Amino acid sequence: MPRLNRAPRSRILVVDNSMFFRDVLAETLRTQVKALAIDSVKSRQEACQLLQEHKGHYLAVISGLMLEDAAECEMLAIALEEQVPAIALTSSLDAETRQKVMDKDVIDYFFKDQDGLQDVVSLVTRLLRNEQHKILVVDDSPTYCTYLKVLLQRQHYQVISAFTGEEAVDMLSRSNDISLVLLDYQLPGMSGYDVIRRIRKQFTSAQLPVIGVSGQMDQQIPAQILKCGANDFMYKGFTVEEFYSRINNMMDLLISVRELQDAAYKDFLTGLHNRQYFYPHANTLIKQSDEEHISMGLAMMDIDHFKNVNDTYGHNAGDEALKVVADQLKEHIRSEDLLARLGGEEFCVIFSDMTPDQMRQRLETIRQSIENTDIPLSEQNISVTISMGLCIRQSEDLETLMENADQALYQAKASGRNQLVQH
Ligand SMILES: Nc1nc2c(ncn2[C@@H]2O[C@H](COP(=O)(O)OP(=O)(O)OP(=O)(O)O)[C@@H](O)[C@H]2O)c(=O)[nH]1
Repeated sequence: MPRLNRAPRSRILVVDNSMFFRDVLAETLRTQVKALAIDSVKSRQEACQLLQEHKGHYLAVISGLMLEDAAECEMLAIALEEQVPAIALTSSLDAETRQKVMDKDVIDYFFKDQDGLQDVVSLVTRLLRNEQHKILVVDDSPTYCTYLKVLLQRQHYQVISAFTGEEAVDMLSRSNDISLVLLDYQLPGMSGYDVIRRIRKQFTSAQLPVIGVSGQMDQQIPAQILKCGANDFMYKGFTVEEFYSRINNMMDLLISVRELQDAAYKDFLTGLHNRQYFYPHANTLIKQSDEEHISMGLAMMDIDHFKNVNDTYGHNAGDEALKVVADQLKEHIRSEDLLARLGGEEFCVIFSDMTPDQMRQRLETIRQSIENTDIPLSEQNISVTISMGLCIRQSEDLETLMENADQALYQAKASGRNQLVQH
């Protein structure tokens, strides 16, 4: 997931002349979106003061259409001028008012009722989430790219653009943090169809969704784009509401798939990868190590006398110990190495591109840090130790590597525990 390179926007400004509605909305946001500070005021004047005071820190302004000291929809326009996305609140919405609201480039509008409240909370949660996602816009028209970029940035997405298919394919091959591609099918050089086919060789539709876009109202185009592997399609004449709905629906789907994958591949207690994740990825690393002549080592690690921890302090204390050990492992093992809890109190790590000395030093640091870390229990603090068996790979397959590391671990246990033995 891409890292933010700026401070996250951490405030929401609610502006409405109904104190009751304002309070209910502010309280709902405070309890359901804990990461945000909520400011709630009744007038344009107070809102403007806060916008200046916390310039650059508002994620959105949520405003009623009518305020005592402002013309209809004026607060929405002010938010836009301040480059803060605006969300409109209304009691009723006829076609004329809807148009006035949409003309202020709001990101959405909601009714002032129970459903509306929940919809606002969902949108705010989504805006926070969007900051973590990067969208690639591919279109040969710089004007159109800029238009899409502005719409997406208003929803706090990170946006990058490419003007040709070749450029898009190159960007995708170099970065692994793009969440969605918006692709014009008509491009100079490599066509949109070819771009989608290339993308699908590298990513499944669940890994990297593509929304095809066309300026031509030809009915054949959507079918062809979808058949090539795009997840969705829209004509360029879309309304802003349609655009946001399609993008957000696709992102919701992507995130649900990622959450399911995470749940399937992560150990619930420690947050480390589990066996299901470990084995295929370990085999990939071995293949890569052979092809690219990268050094590799595998270590099995096992908490000492763990049964005693459970028997003496209880199963919950045992769980706490597992979490503390896992946290130490996470802290000292690089993200490019493969770390997993294989089951019970047994962990495994595969180091790549490190010398045997560096692997031993890293494991020794982990051993010492675990020995010296307190596990806070309700009555007292305890600590545990860990034994380790390391096998530096020559040409062994995964099974043999693990057996060798296990034998070394067995020796570490037999020689008094709390130590590292190399096979
Ligand atoms: N609390 C807790 N205990 C677990 C979990 N998974 C396995 N265990 C316990 O881990 C203990 C493992 O004990 P043993 O395999 O006998 O080994 P040990 O006591 O660590 O002894 P040595 O490995 O020889 O140092 C058993 O008591 C299991 O019940 C878990 O998720 N939580």
